[in-house]
Amino acid sequence: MDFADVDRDELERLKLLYRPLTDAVRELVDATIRTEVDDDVIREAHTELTDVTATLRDAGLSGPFGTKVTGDGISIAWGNAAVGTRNAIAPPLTIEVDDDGRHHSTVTLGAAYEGPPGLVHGGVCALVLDHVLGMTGSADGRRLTGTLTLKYLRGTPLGTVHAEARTISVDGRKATVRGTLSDADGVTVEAEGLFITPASRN
Ligand SMILES: CCCCCCCCCCCC(=O)SCCNC(=O)CCNC(=O)[C@H](O)C(C)(C)COP(=O)(O)OP(=O)(O)OC[C@H]1O[C@@H](n2cnc3c(N)ncnc32)[C@H](O)[C@@H]1OP(=O)(O)O
Repeated sequence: MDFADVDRDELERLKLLYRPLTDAVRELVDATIRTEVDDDVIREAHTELTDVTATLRDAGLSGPFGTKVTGDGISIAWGNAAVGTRNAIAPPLTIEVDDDGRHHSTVTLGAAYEGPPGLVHGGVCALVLDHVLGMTGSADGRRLTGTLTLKYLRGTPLGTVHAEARTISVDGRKATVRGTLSDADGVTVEAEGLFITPASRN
């Protein structure tokens, strides 16, 4: 698809088209982890899913989705591991921005994000914080993660979590950002990152 031909209305139509598919795949992942149906039902589901996947592959990109720009200049990253509209692996995060620059996101992390029993995988905590801190540090232009330091204070229970971040300082291409991941009982992970605008585009 040539996204240069896509305007806002068409973009909304496409989101409404793809979101239910992605949500269904996300549900499928959860069901695959938690199902206790009989062996023959598993085999039947496998056959049906293989057929569905083949159908979707009838036409497709030769590589990852990347970032596309619509005719209206809107950047979309539908394959992004944290926020991608078409990525069932993405939780997905929705990030809100306050007037004072605080970025925050509340998201439910279910069985697919488990590390230690009942707890969110440490790498998933890092994914969430990297993205929320990265967006915060990119508020005045695109920056990539140079260094991300995490302090895991206690396990993060699976369920609803809240991430938030603020930019502490900006020094030219470099922005220092701090943030936290929390559950209902308080902070579980503290994060600090240095986000850098690449000298050359990468
Ligand atoms: C609106 C848009 C929304 C966009 C929204 C985007 C949200 C993104 C959220 C997700 C973010 C990601 O996951 S990003 C993906 C993970 N990160 C990456 O893949 C980045 C891989 N690394 C690189 O591309 C590069 O190494 C960079 C960009 C980090 C730095 O390369 P560079 O630009 O050539 O840096 P260079 O000139 O050598 O150094 C510049 C200054 O930074 C320092 N420096 C260089 N690298 C590092 C480093 N890793 N950690 C600390 N400091 C570093 C140097 O000492 C120097 O300090 P001084 O001498 O000036 O004092």
